[in-house]
Amino acid sequence: MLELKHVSFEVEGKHILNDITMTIADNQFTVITGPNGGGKSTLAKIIMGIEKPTSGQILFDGEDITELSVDERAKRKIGYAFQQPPRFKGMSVRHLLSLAHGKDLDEDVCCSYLSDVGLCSKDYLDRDVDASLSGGEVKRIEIATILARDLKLSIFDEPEAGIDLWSFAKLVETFQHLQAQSKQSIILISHQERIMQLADEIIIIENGRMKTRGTREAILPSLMNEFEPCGLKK
Ligand SMILES: Nc1ncnc2c1ncn2[C@@H]1O[C@H](COP(=O)(O)OP(=O)(O)OP(=O)(O)O)[C@@H](O)[C@H]1O
Repeated sequence: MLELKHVSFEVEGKHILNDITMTIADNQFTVITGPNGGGKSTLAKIIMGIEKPTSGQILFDGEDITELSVDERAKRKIGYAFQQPPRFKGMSVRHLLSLAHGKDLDEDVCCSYLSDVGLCSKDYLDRDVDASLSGGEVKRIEIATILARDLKLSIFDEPEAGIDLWSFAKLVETFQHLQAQSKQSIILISHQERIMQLADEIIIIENGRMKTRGTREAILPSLMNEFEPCGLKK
């Protein structure tokens, strides 16, 4: 179980996160949503250890991990797929997937991870994860590396960003499968209703605060009602 206790984050006097207290139960599928700039990615980075909270405490399976590095958190099986993933010049997709998994992967296993994100493996396995790949391709390869790891907590930051309609449909299927398997906790930051439809729980972050949280059934209808299609509040 992941627990955040009164977590705040401040940069140069700007309050980016304010007193966030929440728990993510084992094997729970949580979608975090809310307006742009609300603090969702910052929260994800704080859970992964990329940013350190100014105050508050983070516990994972009862252990205080607040001061642990990204590496230490990765060893505890927490993984994060960035909103804008890095590229790895000189490293093939096959090698990156094997590194993520922790040992060499057979070609057919690599292929199945790539197919989970809507990529045709024969076109990609031996390509480098460099600038020659499009943004949407790098994004999907990064999601595949998270799928290839044996994690207790996976965090996906706007997996839909920059992804075409067809690949998005495939991704939704993959997340649906992860949700049904219920083998790990998933935190998915998303603005997409189709992703929110998969959530056991939805958390809304706005202006650096947790505005509300609840089951999909409790939150989604009011959330859909609150916004006009152009994104303006009714
Ligand atoms: N290191 C930083 N220095 C200054 N401001 C920052 C820093 N990190 C984040 N912010 C600001 O904090 C706010 C929250 O950013 P964050 O990326 O967490 O929002 P978000 O909810 O993920 O937004 P989006 O939906 O657009 O991805 C933004 O106003 C951002 O500009």
